[in-house]
Amino acid sequence: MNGEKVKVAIVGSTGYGGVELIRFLWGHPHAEIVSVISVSSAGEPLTDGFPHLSEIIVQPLDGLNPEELAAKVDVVFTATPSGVSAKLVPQLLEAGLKVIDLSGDFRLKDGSEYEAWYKHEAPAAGFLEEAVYGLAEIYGDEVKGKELVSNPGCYPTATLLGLIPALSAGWIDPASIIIDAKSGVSGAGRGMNLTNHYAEINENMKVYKVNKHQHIPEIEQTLGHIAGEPVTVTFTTHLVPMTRGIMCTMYAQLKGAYTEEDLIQLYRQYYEGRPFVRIRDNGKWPATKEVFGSNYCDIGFAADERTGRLTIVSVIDNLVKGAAGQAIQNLNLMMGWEETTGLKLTPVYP
Ligand SMILES: NC(=O)C1=CN([C@@H]2O[C@H](COP(=O)(O)OP(=O)(O)OC[C@H]3O[C@@H](n4cnc5c(N)ncnc54)[C@H](OP(=O)(O)O)[C@@H]3O)[C@@H](O)[C@H]2O)C=CC1
Ligand SMILES: CC(=O)N[C@@H](CCC(=O)OP(=O)(O)O)C(=O)O
Repeated sequence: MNGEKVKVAIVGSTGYGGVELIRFLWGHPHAEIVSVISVSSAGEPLTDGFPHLSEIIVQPLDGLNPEELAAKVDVVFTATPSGVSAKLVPQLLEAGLKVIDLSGDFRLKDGSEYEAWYKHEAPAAGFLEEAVYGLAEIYGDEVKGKELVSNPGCYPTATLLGLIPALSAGWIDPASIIIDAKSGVSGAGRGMNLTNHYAEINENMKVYKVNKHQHIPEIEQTLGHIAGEPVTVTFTTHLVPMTRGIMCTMYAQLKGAYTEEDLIQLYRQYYEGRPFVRIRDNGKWPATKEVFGSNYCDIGFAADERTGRLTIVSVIDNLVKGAAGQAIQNLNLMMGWEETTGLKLTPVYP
């Protein structure tokens, strides 16, 4: 144990996001996992359910007590369901802890909008304003020194990183955006339900939450901020038979005769110095396997002269850049460390 390391705890450590946080924190040179917390399995060894963590996490799961936690850690990751974070995070902040929340509870600035889409009571007044939206490549400078970072959603991360440079440059019509999004099953979390049952999802594709997905207002909020005017999008999600990965295929009307080469140059300039966004060469498309297990977001384009439409394809690993990896990136930014610390992993291949 190195006394200079920042001490961290994970609430929701028996979920997919929590376990993925352990993977990155275990190899992190400046952070030390002091407490792994479970409400349902407190006192039990984490390795009962996760033998792959044997001799990596040796302490039993702790129960959840914000005051006790504040006495032993500096930063808490809340990888908890929406509705749970809304109530828990204020308690952690009031106990003096810094928090990085992986749920959707602190992403929307308007509490009534949150309640309309999430169907839960919004966090108490003041906390939504206090939270910084941790889309690291866009708002990373605002994360440093903050007490509460709201980690972006998985689909919004892929979507926003794919659309923002073209929108920001005024090259696409904001009213024309359509997002066709696909996710692997781990995006739904570890809780079992019939939709995620092997027999239901294997060799099958399903569309879900059409025009009702809770990520629609999150995407529109940020695109509106970038465009300087309200933006509405058509966003359709699909469940596909794989474990990890998100692919967002996006369409928008171009406002000029821009070529693929123009777009590649624009995007490479926009993301210059941002290590986790990779822009494909002309004619090359990204695939989910090419980011599997890594914090990368890979983006490719085609500009269609015939229709005047731009196609953008953006891929991430939903559990890494879409959740735990970006949360570690935000920890690094919050603490003023090198952004890539603990995250320099190649995608898993094959
Ligand atoms: N899966 C993904 O790809 C992504 C998920 N997210 C978000 O991150 C959060 C975690 O997701 P994920 O790990 O997939 O979810 P899981 O369902 O896999 O895990 C959630 C964990 O939360 C804990 N939990 C449940 N109820 C409570 C409670 N009342 N108090 C404290 N802890 C509770 C449970 O642990 P225990 O019972 O042991 O306490 C459970 O293991 C969610 O808000 C999700 O929407 C965001 C981006 C991507
Ligand atoms: C495949 C699948 O079911 N994915 C989930 C992602 C949920 C999620 O990550 O929730 P928040 O980002 O809102 O916390 C969904 O589409 O609702």
